[in-house]
Amino acid sequence: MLISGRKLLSARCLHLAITRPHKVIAFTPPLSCSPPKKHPSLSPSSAFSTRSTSPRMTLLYRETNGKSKVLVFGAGNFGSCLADHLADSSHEVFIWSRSPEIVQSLNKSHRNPEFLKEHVFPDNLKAVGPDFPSPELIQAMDVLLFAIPTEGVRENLTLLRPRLNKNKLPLIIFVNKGIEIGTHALTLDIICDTCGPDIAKVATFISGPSFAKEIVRRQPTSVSVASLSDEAAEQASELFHQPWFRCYTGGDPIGLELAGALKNVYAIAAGMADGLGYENNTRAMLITRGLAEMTRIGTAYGASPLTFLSLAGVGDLFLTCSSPTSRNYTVGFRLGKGEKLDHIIETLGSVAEGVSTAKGVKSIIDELGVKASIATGVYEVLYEGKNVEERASELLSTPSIRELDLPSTTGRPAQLLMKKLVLDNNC
Ligand SMILES: NC(=O)C1=CN([C@@H]2O[C@H](COP(=O)(O)OP(=O)(O)OC[C@H]3O[C@@H](n4cnc5c(N)ncnc54)[C@H](O)[C@@H]3O)[C@@H](O)[C@H]2O)C=CC1
Ligand SMILES: O=C(CO)COP(=O)(O)O
Repeated sequence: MLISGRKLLSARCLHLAITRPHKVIAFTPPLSCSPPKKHPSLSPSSAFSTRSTSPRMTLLYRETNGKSKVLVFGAGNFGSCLADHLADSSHEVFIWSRSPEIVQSLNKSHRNPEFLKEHVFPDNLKAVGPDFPSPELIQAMDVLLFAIPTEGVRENLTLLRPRLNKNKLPLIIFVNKGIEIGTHALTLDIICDTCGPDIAKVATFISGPSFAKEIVRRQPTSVSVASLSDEAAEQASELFHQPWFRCYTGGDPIGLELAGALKNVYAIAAGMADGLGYENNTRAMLITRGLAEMTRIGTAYGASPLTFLSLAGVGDLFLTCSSPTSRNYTVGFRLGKGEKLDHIIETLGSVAEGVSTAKGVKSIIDELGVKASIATGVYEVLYEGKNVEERASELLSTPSIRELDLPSTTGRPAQLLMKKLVLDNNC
């Protein structure tokens, strides 16, 4: 049993102890008037071990005495915050940025000059770049974590593929929440196209209510972790799980991805409503009807309806629809206040994936023949120049319908994707 070196149950701090089969980790939340607390003495998540995932596929990890070597791609808000979290959990963490200024600043002053500017990153976080990481560095890693917007995933995986050692695959994790614009592809599909089905089958996805700026302040946060490989999901969960960053595993990466992408579109809708001056009842209506729509679209696609009740589903929907910390909510709010989309995007300073995702969602809705009036309304405001206020009035004037209905369609897109991965539907 390992117990944190920090004092348990001191009068000053509230402590939450989480018991796992072989260890107890003590959690000291940040004190309200102090700078963010680091937890250097906490034991890291348990070691990766070499395990087989299926008769056809073996994930190989190095035994590293509880420490994993992790390379994070993308030093924006979320990549930086997750690199911070993993480095603070005693893993050996590298972060790649295309920006020489960010690389230099992280290495010299442990600060990111563009994102999470107030935060001091741990000394054991090493930044690399601006060139794409070398095959040597990539092949020395146990884990590759992609924290770049969906539009950049294909390009980066294309660069990654020839640099991987097929005989020693790392755990590959994705945290982006979006749908690719031109193809309407989920990331699972992009991985299959660029790296092949064997890598896609063990790719792992993390999603859930998790604002970067709260994670670096150790605000207790929980996420969903899903993969077609239970083992990969468990290993990713082991890597990240801490009392202030709790992980829940699942086996529906398609549902998890759709939930993460769709909630951004509804967050834009919720922001628009607030920007127009509507109040709490309206936001609750949008969140609930948005959840019904998300579940309908996801089920028609072939995801499990239950996934939309998860942290990645209603959890993240609730978070992003109700906070100005959300960039997607902010885009909607500013549209509701009458600002132009181009100007909002230019001045936002960070990605709002819901804007591009609204396009892909519209195509998916049309293809599946699913009724999704809120998502359609957001698309029309963003891309057809419809007036926000008029579109909201139109939505409010639609006739009453049955409250809950799941589509009877068969989930063809997911079936096609599974076929591409050469899996049957029981996988
Ligand atoms: N910020 C947050 O709280 C959360 C963000 N996410 C998701 O994580 C993903 C990344 O978001 P953030 O880090 O917040 O965005 P961000 O806008 O703060 O940073 C994005 C980073 O990716 C880099 N990037 C963009 N395109 C790239 C490309 N083609 N190749 C290499 N690097 C590229 C940018 O230079 C920047 O450093 C998004 O899909 C977002 O939805 C998920 C959970 C929470
Ligand atoms: O996904 C997020 C939190 O879970 C971040 O939301 P935004 O991208 O809208 O800021």
